[in-house]
Amino acid sequence: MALAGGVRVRARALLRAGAQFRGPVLGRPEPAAGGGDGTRRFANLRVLVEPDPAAGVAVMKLKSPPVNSLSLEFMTEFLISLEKLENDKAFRGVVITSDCPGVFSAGLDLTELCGQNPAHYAEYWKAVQELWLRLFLSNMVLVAAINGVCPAGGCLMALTCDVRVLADNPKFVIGLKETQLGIVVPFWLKDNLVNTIGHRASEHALQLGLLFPPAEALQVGIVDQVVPEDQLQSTALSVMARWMAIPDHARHLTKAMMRKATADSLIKHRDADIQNFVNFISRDSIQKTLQVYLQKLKQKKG
Ligand SMILES: CCCCC/C=C/C(=O)SCCNC(=O)CCNC(=O)[C@H](O)C(C)(C)COP(=O)(O)OP(=O)(O)OC[C@H]1O[C@@H](n2cnc3c(N)ncnc32)[C@H](O)[C@@H]1OP(=O)(O)O
Repeated sequence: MALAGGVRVRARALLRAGAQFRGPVLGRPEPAAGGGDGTRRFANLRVLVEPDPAAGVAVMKLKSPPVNSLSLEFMTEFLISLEKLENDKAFRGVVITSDCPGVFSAGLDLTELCGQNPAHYAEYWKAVQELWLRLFLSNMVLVAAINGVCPAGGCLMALTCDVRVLADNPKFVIGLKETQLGIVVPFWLKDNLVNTIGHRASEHALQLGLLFPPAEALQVGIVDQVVPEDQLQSTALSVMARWMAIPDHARHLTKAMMRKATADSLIKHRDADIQNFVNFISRDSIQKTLQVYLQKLKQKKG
């Protein structure tokens, strides 16, 4: 699946503006600068990719400090990196994890949702849809190695993966907390959650905006494994090895079959979903709620 028009244009603009991969591009192996270890690390500004072509696996580290919020720039750079891996036959699996201590992703970037104009909201929501679709329909095996708090849009990214492994730290909660902020999850994210934990558990989780700590997250099934923090990366890689042992063609056709109806329901109603989001987010009451929330976050330290 190629990047959608708006995101592609933005990706080109970003690349023109200098968000180039700093290291060697995939398919042209060279030792990492200064490392001499034969790996092919590459990065744009906000995503670090550590490829292991011999294993067919790359680790994508989200590194958009302080909290990996899903800004337009972050999502665009993430999609560029993902597309590079998708287009390189050497790679069949990706582990997604965070380079920001204690935070997997804080979710949608609230500054993109506050005080902007309708055209901006439309562009932003299109990018969120694109991020979800590209991850959800990826041919590659995606394993989320969740090493930090994972609310709302962070959980959106994790839910698209084939497997979620969560580090066992009581601070590392995961879930769709949107109702707590007075906002409603889009239908396709609701469907993604229902497919993962079932209808009844989703009703509770979504209406109450629940954030699950590790033991509860495992019990409800929003994550597949909880492991000690120092074993997260090794567990994610061994889970990946198990999935990589399955013939790729059969596996990804099966994945596509399982996910098609859910993805199609968004693809068929993309424009209406954007319009719905723009109308919703532009409401004075929603703007006020989000602005107060963002202010509270900023004042936390003071
Ligand atoms: C309508 C359709 C909805 C679609 C579904 C998705 C919705 C969403 O994703 S809405 C966003 C939901 N996310 C959150 O509510 C998380 C908010 N953040 C936090 O709870 C915390 O920041 C944290 C637990 C993720 C991390 O805590 P901590 O390490 O203590 O860091 P700070 O709270 O001090 O934050 C540092 C810095 O980052 C700013 N920030 C935090 N989250 C966001 C965000 N989502 N968007 C933009 N900016 C964010 C925070 O304001 C601080 O900024 P400065 O004070 O300027 O440093």
